[in-house]
Amino acid sequence: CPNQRLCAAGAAPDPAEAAELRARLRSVKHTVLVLSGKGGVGKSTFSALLARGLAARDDTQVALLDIDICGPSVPRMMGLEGEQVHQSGSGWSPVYVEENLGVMSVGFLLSSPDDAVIWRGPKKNGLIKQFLRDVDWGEVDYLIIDTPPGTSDEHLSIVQYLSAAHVDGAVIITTPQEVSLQDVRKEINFCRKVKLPIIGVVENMSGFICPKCKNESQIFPPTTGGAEKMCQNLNISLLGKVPLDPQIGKSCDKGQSFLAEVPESPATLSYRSIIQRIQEYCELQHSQEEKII
Ligand SMILES: Nc1ncnc2c1ncn2[C@@H]1O[C@H](COP(=O)(O)OP(=O)(O)OP(=O)(O)O)[C@@H](O)[C@H]1O
Ligand code: SF4
Repeated sequence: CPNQRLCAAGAAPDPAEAAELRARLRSVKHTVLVLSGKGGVGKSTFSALLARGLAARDDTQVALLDIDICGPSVPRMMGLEGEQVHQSGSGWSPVYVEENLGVMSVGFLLSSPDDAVIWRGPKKNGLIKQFLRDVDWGEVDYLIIDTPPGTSDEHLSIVQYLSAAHVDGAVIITTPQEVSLQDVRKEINFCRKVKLPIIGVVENMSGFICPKCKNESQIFPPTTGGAEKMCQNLNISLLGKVPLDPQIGKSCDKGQSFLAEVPESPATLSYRSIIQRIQEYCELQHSQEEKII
């Protein structure tokens, strides 16, 4: 049933709304949600670098949507702090980092980056719907959606609204500690309940490789086997492990691309391999769908 995901999310389909969203998102080839069980594990950093990594190819058009409504950090990470959203005849225009990389965030609607967004569920859900329905991305190859941590109202809303469109799946970010993995298991259950495919898990802050002697130290030693063991047990792909690298925070705080600034670091190499796996997953899905059609 085309409404399977919507029903699983416990929402009654509104055909007019679904048609509007479907029409808007028809120009998007692949949609990837970035989720995490806990806050602070590097989900927004991953979303920003995934978008930048995909957009490194000039022939790939990328959109990054930040629906972390209460803590939008994407504008700073993309070097777009202070930018405002512009309205055009065809909807809201994204803010462009490069010609082939557009961004939309609640941060662009605030008068100062220090403003607090204290909204209840319905208002947040309304804004998410508006972002999905009203932003004119144009033709894009990848829409990356950075979500808030956990499994809140916003997650249900986005799954509900996106049921009108095609979603390739979710990438779940964790750190190696059991406290983070515990919440990831909840996130995986959520995805399974709402029938959202899981592309795979990324273990971030996974050890530290000394820049001098290349020795690897476990800063957060995994007590239960880390993400690798969890993925084996739950039959989910581990897309890769990204080591701790202080330069990631420095580049993101300056709004620059860590991948371009430090191209040979172990963290960059790991990012590149993860991005390639996500691309391969999405392309495979697309080719399988084409065969069915
Ligand atoms: N591999 C890494 N090595 C070092 N620092 C990292 C790494 N990944 C992320 N960070 C840093 O960790 C901090 C938290 O990252 P980020 O804001 O992306 O987390 P988050 O999961 O999106 O948090 P929240 O959802 O609570 O906003 C940032 O300062 C970021 O620069
Ligand atoms: S890992 Fe080796 S080179 Fe790096 S700080 Fe420690 S002792 Fe020095």
